[in-house]
Amino acid sequence: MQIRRRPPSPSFSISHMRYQVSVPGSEPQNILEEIVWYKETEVQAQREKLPLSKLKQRIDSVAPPKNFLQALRQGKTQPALIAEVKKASPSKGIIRENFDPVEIARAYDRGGASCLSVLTDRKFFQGSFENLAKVRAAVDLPLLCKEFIIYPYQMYQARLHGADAVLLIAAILSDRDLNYFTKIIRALGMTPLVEVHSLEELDRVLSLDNIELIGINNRNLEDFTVDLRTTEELVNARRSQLQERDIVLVSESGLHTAQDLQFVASVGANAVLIGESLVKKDNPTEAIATLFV
Ligand SMILES: O=C(O)c1ccccc1NCC(=O)[C@H](O)[C@H](O)COP(=O)(O)O
Repeated sequence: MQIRRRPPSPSFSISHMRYQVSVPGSEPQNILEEIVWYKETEVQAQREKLPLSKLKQRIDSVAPPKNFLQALRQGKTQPALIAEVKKASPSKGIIRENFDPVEIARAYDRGGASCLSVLTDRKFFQGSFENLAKVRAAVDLPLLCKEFIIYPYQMYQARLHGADAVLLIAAILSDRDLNYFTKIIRALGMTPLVEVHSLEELDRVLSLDNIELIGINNRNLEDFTVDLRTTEELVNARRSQLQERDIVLVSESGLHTAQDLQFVASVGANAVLIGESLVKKDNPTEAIATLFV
């Protein structure tokens, strides 16, 4: 998938009036582009409020990160569970009305999740960095910051609010940024989880050094279709490389039943990332039990 950065929109003035020109391609072509284009302005505004130099100083007083990768390798369940704290999504709208991130996180902890994922995007997922900090204060599990990372600033924000791991989406980052961002995440003591959806993206990620954790998203973010065979196809295509490098593989999205989990585990997933099917249940602890029978 080709995700473009926002093209500059030229403007011109006639008699003191300023006109914006709408050029072809100046509208986002899919949801990921829309999110990334909005993120550019959102992060710029955040940087103006709290410059990176000040943000970095604040991190010094934050407790050190927990070992996200080790928690997955040791897995409390088979496959290990990363349970997601998410109120809404572009594909599903509001998933849970009475959304209390701390209550949900504690329910996941009781149910046997090895790690948690917390949505921090406000506009499209109704998440926040405040939610991440609240969950951090309430549970001891390693936490993934689920964001649309396009600037280093956001990784420092993640650490400041208690993240132990940060999601990097290969479709929205160049090879150079992927390489640089994984280094920043590690320098901050966290674990990068690099997400792919196609074989081309998987090959880009496998060409990086030190990749230990890869997520295969079963959801096509262009049309929102979900196909668990995405995990199967990509693992089968690069099984020997993945095994030789001892990479932990996470199957993400669209997992609803015990059979779904057994299927992705049988094709090679070491862990699963599950949001909707747990969040929407009144009792997420019980919902986990029904998935791991
Ligand atoms: O889910 C969406 O609508 C979506 C849209 C655009 C970018 C990302 C999106 N989802 C993020 C995820 O990958 C899921 O939150 C995660 O894998 C959990 O999926 P699920 O179990 O299906 O809620």
